[in-house]
Amino acid sequence: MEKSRPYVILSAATSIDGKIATVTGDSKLSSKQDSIRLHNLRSKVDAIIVGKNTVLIDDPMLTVRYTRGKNPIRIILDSKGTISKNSKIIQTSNKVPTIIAVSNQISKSNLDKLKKFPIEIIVAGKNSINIKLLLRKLSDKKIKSILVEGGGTINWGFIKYDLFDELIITISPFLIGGKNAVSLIEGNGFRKISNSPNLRLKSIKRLKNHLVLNYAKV
Ligand SMILES: NC(=O)c1ccc[n+]([C@@H]2O[C@H](COP(=O)([O-])OP(=O)(O)OC[C@H]3O[C@@H](n4cnc5c(N)ncnc54)[C@H](O)[C@@H]3O)[C@@H](O)[C@H]2O)c1
Ligand SMILES: Nc1nc(=O)c(N)c(NC[C@H](O)[C@H](O)[C@H](O)COP(=O)(O)O)[nH]1
Repeated sequence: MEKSRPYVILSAATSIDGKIATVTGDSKLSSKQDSIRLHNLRSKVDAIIVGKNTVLIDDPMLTVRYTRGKNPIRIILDSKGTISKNSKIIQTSNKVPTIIAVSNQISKSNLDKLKKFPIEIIVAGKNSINIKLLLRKLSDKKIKSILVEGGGTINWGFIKYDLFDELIITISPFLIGGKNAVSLIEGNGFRKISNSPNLRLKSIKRLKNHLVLNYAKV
């Protein structure tokens, strides 16, 4: 692991066929028991990262609610700063530390809108977010561990540049299908199996009909 970046865990719940949401964006795949496990993990990391579409579609809180523990810093990758002021993330930014990562693509008016809220804005990248640069900036802020909670586009951003250490995937007992449903990893994907990072299966946990797989990079 490079010293210049925090420890990165990629986390998601998939259907048996590897989708993280249906074509309409319906994504509730975890059971209550699995959500408790997830919230426990949230309480152990310094920050959570999600992509702009996940905020738009799920309107998540990204807090620790199903167990006791501290809330991690919430970080949204939102190049143009288009997050809605009515989103739960913005509405609770006075209670839970929140960072919006933007790029140089952000307009002055969007930047001014964001500045009205008690959030930190980090500029990292020319067009989309330069994840490597962002991780370096987060490391400078003493953020040592990050849980990346999707979606598929963000996941590819981390995997493409080999910017992760662990993968925790819950396989949920559902079949989704559909070529336009969101997969665990979107983007262009690797052209050859040999391009894939090598992963070691660290543990398997069965939560009734859900399977939690924990892989680490070799
Ligand atoms: N089941 C699960 O575990 C799970 C987890 C998270 C999200 N989801 C689902 O996934 C769907 C959203 O996934 P998605 O792939 O459409 O979007 P996403 O949440 O990954 O957001 C992608 C967007 O982030 C922005 N972005 C900025 N910099 C980027 C960079 N360097 N790399 C990539 N993106 C960058 C871009 O605007 C891009 O379109 C939703 O339906 C959500 O419900 C499911
Ligand atoms: N592990 C996991 N299982 C799921 O079934 C699911 N939909 C997500 N999705 C991750 C994404 O980041 C979501 O938006 C938040 O899990 C919702 O977060 P809140 O409960 O609002 O805090 N993650």
